[in-house]
Amino acid sequence: MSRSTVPVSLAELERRAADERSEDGRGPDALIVCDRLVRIFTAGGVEVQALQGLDLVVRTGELTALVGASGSGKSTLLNVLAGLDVPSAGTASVAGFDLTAMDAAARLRYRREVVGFVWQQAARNLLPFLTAAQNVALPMRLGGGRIRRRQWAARVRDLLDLLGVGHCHDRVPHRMSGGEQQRTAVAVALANAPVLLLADEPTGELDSRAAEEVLTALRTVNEELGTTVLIVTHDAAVASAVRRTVAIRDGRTSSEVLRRATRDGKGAETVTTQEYVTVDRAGRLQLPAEFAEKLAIRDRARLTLRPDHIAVHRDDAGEVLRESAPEDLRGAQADGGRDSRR
Ligand SMILES: Nc1ncnc2c1ncn2[C@@H]1O[C@H](COP(=O)(O)OP(=O)(O)OP(=O)(O)O)[C@@H](O)[C@H]1O
Repeated sequence: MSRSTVPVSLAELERRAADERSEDGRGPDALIVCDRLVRIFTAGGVEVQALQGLDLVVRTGELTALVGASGSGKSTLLNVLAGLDVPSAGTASVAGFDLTAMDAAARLRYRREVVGFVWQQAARNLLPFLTAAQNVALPMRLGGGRIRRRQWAARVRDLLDLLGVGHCHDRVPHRMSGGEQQRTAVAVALANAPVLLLADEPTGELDSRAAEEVLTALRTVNEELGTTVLIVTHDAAVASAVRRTVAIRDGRTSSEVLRRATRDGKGAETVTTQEYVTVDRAGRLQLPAEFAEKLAIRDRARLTLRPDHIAVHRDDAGEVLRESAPEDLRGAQADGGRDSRR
């Protein structure tokens, strides 16, 4: 069997990859761009690195779930993206707003106009003494004229209808179910037509039926209004119902799952699921632990470039040098190892 080798060095490939991942390489549709984001908390003289160089790009119009173990940094990231917290290092921007360099006025404008937020606790999202309609109208009143006054009432009604809670228009929160409260909270978050909706465990306190309704509401917002939606969740049903699920581990993005729907000639839909590791701007990727363990890959790996993929091999240089005759070694190099063995 003949295998093709491409006559370029690994250093040259690294240089070309770095060029391609330059600033422009993000593309104009990149809404959220986080580069090597770091957030360090100091509590009682002890430092906690909640984010440890996190990279993330989310494109306009995506519906993405963010998953990860407790303490992995999901809420910290969401707070930074919401403009509620400031990173210690690295860069983060949303819709061109630099989240590391906004003054107080710009931060307020960003929180009112660019981003909407839904918390897990319904009580945190709604004022208890206002009706659903009054809760949704409140951000418009505070929004500095972004939505014209004469449009407020119609917009309130349209949002509540879109989210399936039009019947709650005149009800105060304690006369609504938990699911109705959360869907009203989504309407509140959308009042000033933000480009990005962030939701931190929006189904965390709901039974499975109410959770499904909230998820449907978030999908409707994404599909019908075109709002980019990022949901932090522990709920496997939520994570598997969106097209992109990004996993965070130890304050960094580690892997992601993409789901693609295709239709055959008769209109039947098939969803294919593919798991990816994240490649950061410097070209670093993390091998999944189970893959590395299976092949006993520890300190280093050998790469070979194929026409349509890169193969990662266990470091067998020591064994080859011990066991191979010079002719065998030359054979091994001709077999694809030349570029990466130094
Ligand atoms: N204000 C804070 N002060 C000190 N440490 C904090 C603070 N906020 C978060 N941390 C720490 O940062 C780390 C990440 O916390 P974060 O809340 O972002 O994780 P998470 O993935 O959202 O967890 P969970 O799923 O349990 O909500 C944790 O170790 C947490 O204890």
